[in-house]
Amino acid sequence: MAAANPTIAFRLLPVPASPDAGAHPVQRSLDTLRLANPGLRDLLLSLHHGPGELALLLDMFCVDALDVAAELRVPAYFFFPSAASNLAVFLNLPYYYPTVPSFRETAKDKNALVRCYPGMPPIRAADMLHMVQDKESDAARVRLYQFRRMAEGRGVLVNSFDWLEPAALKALRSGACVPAGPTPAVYCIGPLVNRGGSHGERGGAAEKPHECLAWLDAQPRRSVVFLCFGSLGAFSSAQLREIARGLETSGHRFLWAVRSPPEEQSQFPEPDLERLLPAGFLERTRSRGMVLKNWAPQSEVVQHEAVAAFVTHCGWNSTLEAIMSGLPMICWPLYAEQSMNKAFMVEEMRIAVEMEGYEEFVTAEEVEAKVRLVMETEKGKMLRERLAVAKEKAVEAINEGGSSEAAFADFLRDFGAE
Ligand SMILES: O=c1ccn([C@@H]2O[C@H](COP(=O)(O)OP(=O)(O)O[C@H]3O[C@H](CO)[C@@H](O)[C@H](O)[C@H]3O)[C@@H](O)[C@H]2O)c(=O)[nH]1
Repeated sequence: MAAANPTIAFRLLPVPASPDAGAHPVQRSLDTLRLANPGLRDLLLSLHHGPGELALLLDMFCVDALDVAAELRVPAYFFFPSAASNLAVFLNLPYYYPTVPSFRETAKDKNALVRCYPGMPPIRAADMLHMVQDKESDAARVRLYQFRRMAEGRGVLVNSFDWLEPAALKALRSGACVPAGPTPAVYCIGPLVNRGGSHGERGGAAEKPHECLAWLDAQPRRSVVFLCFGSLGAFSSAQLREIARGLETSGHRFLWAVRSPPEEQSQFPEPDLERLLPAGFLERTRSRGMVLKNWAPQSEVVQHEAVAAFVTHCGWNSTLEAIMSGLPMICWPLYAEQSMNKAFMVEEMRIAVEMEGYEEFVTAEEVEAKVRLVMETEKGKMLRERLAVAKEKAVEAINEGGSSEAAFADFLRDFGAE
């Protein structure tokens, strides 16, 4: 990485081991990162700089580095790698939380709704970030601490673009999310996505294009459904068989990245497809389907003209990659903030439909129905048209004079680099 980016210097800060090995993992991350503060302080002091030449851009788990920034009077910003809508929810949560019972209680009623942030229609309680659903939990306490501190930053750079999330940005920029204020400045500078080659296996850039790209070259334009579930997404063997049946009965072409079920991963890091998928499935679908083990060269696949739809876990990078390719999505959220992303993608951004049953078990009939909906129906056509507009707006945003380019220039001006 350092070799590919000669203008970037990487310095590793000494980090002592976290003091409380029994604490919640997020608490441990925050504690450990706080222990890096003296090293960060020394590093910043060693950098000889004039006014406006130095700023801290922090990962959202490095909230306690704000103390070093305050002491040395260095402006501190956060980079937020998910949707602005989630930022609005998170910054507002410390204020909203005391006024409601825990979401877990509310979510016992499947249809219960909770407000996300001021001015926004409610979403299902069950779709809220799982870690904060139980108010009394250690996880919720540490996340609330983190969100409260994030609001102390001077600004937040968000990997999104203005056109996509007007309601959240209005709420954030009006100050409604952090009523005790001030709200940090919000700069939407995205989509920042990998548009280059990523072929080969995860972690290594092989010279030769991945075999699935040659396979895609041989498929008709806009005919293939792509299924891929991020860095970690994995299903039970029963769910894998159900997906396979749904794909088979849909009759559509598909490219599917499959992992071993979670409980098998240490024993079988490479999935045994013959055993996991229905008997004869691979043979029967050979002419119109391809199953990959573990990893797909996703950034290239989504840009390929043979691909027509994307079944995704709603990781934000995957979502942005799909938008940049004008690709309609079928949401199958799995963990983290993905079900919140799903809610915003379906209801607010209108760039996706949802796979019903994703919280527990999705039937083959549902897989077939959603694939057909996107590939064959008027609703699918409208979704495709919406994505064509979203792609155009995303490209416009990062091009010269676009909103994201302007936001980045504003950020540089704000801390005095320009
Ligand atoms: O087979 C694969 C799987 C993934 N990818 C790439 O890996 C990235 C995956 O990123 P993302 O879609 O954001 O998923 P996660 O890795 O699961 O991301 C974590 O980080 C995201 C950003 O904060 C959150 O939105 C997610 O919920 C969280 O799980 C993307 O660039 C994909 O193109 C591949 O190239 N091939």
